[in-house]
Amino acid sequence: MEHEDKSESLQNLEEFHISEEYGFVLPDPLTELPDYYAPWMNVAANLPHLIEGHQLRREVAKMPLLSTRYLRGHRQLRLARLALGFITMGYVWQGGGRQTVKILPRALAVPYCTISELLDLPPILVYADCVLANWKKRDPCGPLNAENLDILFSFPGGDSNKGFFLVSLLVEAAAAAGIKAIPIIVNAILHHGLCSLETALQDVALSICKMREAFKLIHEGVNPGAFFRSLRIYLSGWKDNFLMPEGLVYEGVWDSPKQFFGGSAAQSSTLQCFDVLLGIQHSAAQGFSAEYLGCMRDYMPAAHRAFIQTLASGPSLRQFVLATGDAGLHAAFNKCVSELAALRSYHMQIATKYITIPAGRCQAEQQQLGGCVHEGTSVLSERGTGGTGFMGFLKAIRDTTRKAQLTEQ
Ligand SMILES: C[C@@H](C(=O)Nc1ccc(Cl)cc1)[C@H]1[C@@H]2C[C@H](n3cnc4cc(F)c(F)cc43)C[C@@H]21
Repeated sequence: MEHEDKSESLQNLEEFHISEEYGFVLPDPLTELPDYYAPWMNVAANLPHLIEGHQLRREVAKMPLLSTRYLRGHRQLRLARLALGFITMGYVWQGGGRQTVKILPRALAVPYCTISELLDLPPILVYADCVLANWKKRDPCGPLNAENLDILFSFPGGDSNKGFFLVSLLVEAAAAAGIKAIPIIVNAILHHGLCSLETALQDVALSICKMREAFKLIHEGVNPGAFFRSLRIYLSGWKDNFLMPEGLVYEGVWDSPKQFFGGSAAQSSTLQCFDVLLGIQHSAAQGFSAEYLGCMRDYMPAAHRAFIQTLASGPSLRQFVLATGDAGLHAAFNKCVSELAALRSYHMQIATKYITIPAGRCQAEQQQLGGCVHEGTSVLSERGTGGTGFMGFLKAIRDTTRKAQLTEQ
């Protein structure tokens, strides 16, 4: 019965803030806040200009300490968090990682931590901010496609910002059809609906295939140099980062410095939820991948974290398919696994083009010229969208995915 109750609750995706059309993407994010918050929105909207003009520090010093009490509802909180998150990353990394700041001024730190507490998210920019809530349609009645989308905020790095965040968004949107099939799958297991289960698994496999199609848009949308030298720095965190060994002091909030991981694809609920559905467990054996993936769940919206946990505590799809001995189900399950492994292999190819190769060039420059501070500037070079560590992480989860194929009886 325990499984029954928990899994029944999966029937209503709405309660997990998951939409049938958009999956984990925040549908129709707000683009404006009450005028009272203009000091935040004006700085966030001009971040590249202020950073390149070395004016950000001065602008932040002028910023009044605003109250969060005039923020109404989930979408206003998400937009306020998005704006403060971009300003915070810009403020910490404005020197491109050369000279970092150790203290986040109270005018930023106090409201940012208050809002983060309300949303149960860490006070640092996460995937759910800069991908899931950082978009708008040009034509509100138009489709969710690259031509009709734009981002709300950017770092220095030009159009590659838009390419990187929107390609991630389109991959997440392609996952929606697969996520929508999950309650059907759980229901079919509980009621032995073998036919509906096979159809739902085919929907999941097709959705993962479409995610890989969407991912291919990154080649035209993102320049490797701009990503590696600029955007990647601004997504860096202050945990396990030799540039900020203590972390960051959140003035007016905590007396001691705090450490938080930088933005990473591992913060994508989609990336983690298909593993859980297919019973793919990343053991601690592959170094940090299992523990790191676990940590990253705390960097996801609470409702999405709850969905993944509820799914993980439900009946095992893998065991059910094995127990039926049904060849059609067996094939449909293995198709999902092979599509996920192919997506992970593709992710490795992208990381090679956008991280490993530019990092190699950077090191070569380092030998000739006066160093490129970017190498290893942050947890990104270990775990986030970063260097060799990140590649090892992706390879580990890809290899574990491959092993999850059901072998012939
Ligand atoms: C473009 C890339 C990126 O790293 N985006 C990013 C990173 C950090 C931040 Cl802060 C913002 C954006 C990657 C896209 C595809 C996304 N994806 C979602 N579900 C996945 C399942 C998989 F199996 C898989 F391989 C990739 C999967 C992850 C990001």
